[in-house]
Amino acid sequence: MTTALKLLDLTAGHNGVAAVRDLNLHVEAGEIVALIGPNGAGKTTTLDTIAGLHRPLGGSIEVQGALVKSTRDAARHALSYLPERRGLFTQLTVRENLMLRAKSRKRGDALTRQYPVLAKLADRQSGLLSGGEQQILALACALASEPQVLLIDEMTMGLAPVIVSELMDLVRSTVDERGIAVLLVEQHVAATLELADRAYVLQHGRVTMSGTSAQLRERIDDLHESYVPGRTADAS
Ligand SMILES: Nc1ncnc2c1ncn2[C@@H]1O[C@H](COP(=O)(O)OP(=O)(O)OP(=O)(O)O)[C@@H](O)[C@H]1O
Repeated sequence: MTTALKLLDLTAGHNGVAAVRDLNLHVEAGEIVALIGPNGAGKTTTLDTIAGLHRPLGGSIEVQGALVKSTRDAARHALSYLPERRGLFTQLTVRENLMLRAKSRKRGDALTRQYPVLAKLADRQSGLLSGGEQQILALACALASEPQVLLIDEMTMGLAPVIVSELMDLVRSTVDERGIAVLLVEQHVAATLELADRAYVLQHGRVTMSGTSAQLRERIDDLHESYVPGRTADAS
């Protein structure tokens, strides 16, 4: 089976300065993989670069076995990105936001009905939704283009625990139903390791630990140490 997303020695950064160095990472279809690590570790830079917002400084990105070089590459169309700043058109209604991202108008209506929370709010301006409702809409919009690889940045930031678990359930059920690959960045380490199948710990732009969520939960003390500035966990 072809790997859904593969980073090979990816170096990425801003204005020619590397924030992430020689990153090797893969996500298989049907898998949720988390990128965790302290502030400034390079997590968002990695997602932005995969999504084509920055040109890699080195290395390569493969989607479904195809090398992605420019934003116009067909392989990039298999990707969808849910950025930290939700990316909604706040003046438009819930339905209009979904229809804009859906492959067809008909599909947009069907999508609205697919999410019970959103169906009730279909005609409401999305800027008037609560933070949690906006995030569910943003996730639904990211899925509306029927991606094979979904990138999610800080989906649960600032949200109540009940919404966090609703969003995480939605990601898991979508992955199980559609077999898409998800790479997500999260701050809630324990909750993330419950959701993800595997995780990579990024610190100062390099992977310092990686493994299945079960393996990383067993090393939770090392993991917490890696969040303390100036300390580096052993690579594995
Ligand atoms: N637009 C930018 N221009 C210059 N440097 C940037 C820019 N955005 C981020 N950086 C720097 O790149 C490094 C990695 O930042 P990045 O946002 O990727 O980290 P992060 O792991 O996502 O952090 P956080 O958890 O705080 O969001 C940091 O040193 C940051 O200051």
